[in-house]
Amino acid sequence: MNIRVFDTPHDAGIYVAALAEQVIQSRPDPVLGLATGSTPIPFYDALVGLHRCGLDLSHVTTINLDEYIGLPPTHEQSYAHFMHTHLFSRTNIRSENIHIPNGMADDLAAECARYDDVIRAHPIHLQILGIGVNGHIGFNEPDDLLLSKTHVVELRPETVRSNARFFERIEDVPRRAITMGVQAILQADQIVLMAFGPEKADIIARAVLGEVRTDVPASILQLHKRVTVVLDRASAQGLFDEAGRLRAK
Ligand SMILES: N[C@@H]1[C@@H](O)[C@H](O)[C@@H](COP(=O)(O)O)O[C@@H]1O
Repeated sequence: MNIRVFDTPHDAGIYVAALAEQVIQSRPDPVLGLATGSTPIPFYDALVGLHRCGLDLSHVTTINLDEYIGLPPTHEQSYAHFMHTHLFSRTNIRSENIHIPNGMADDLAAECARYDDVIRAHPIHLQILGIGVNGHIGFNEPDDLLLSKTHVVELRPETVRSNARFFERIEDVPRRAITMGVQAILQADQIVLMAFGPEKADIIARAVLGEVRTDVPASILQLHKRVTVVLDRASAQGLFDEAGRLRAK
């Protein structure tokens, strides 16, 4: 794993946007795997900045990791709404090239199968990931098993608590979500895992330096050949030894 530690999330976002720009400019059919949460916002802002300076995104396909079940795209906390607010409405990404799981589908099993077809048709060149405080990637929660395909997941109590900051009341946080499985994530050509702030320091150390374990889902990224972990100093704390050297393998 490559580790990059920045002074600020803003600086980190510019770095990740430059990685995305390389992919976008070097391919006729670039596919970006995208994440939600507060962490990737500086990346989206920087990508929008590049677009305003002339970077064309009309040929980019986007595939989002996950969506809450039961929130319509018009709901402010739906991931569809998040993506439109932070990226899609601010660039020339075409609506027909945008893919997000439909958390309102009547037949959720069919929706998961449909989403796997979308992923199969559009292999991901660059996958952006955040990390939950419990190590989840997308909504692949810590468990005895990690599921390879897109699936419906019951959110863990710590995830509901952590995501409650975006809702008025904790009771309003959906308890279920659709998430891409770990196979699609690991099949991406390149992965960028982003994390900022001291509350992510412990889980980053376990994901990067610890054993590969299904109860730390992000640790499975150690098995991928081309992962860059993009941190700020606070989230990187656990990766340094007493002499201030990166302990990372
Ligand atoms: N499903 C998303 C994850 O993809 C994201 O990584 C996580 C962390 O969020 P934040 O970046 O706000 O800490 O939040 C949600 O649970």
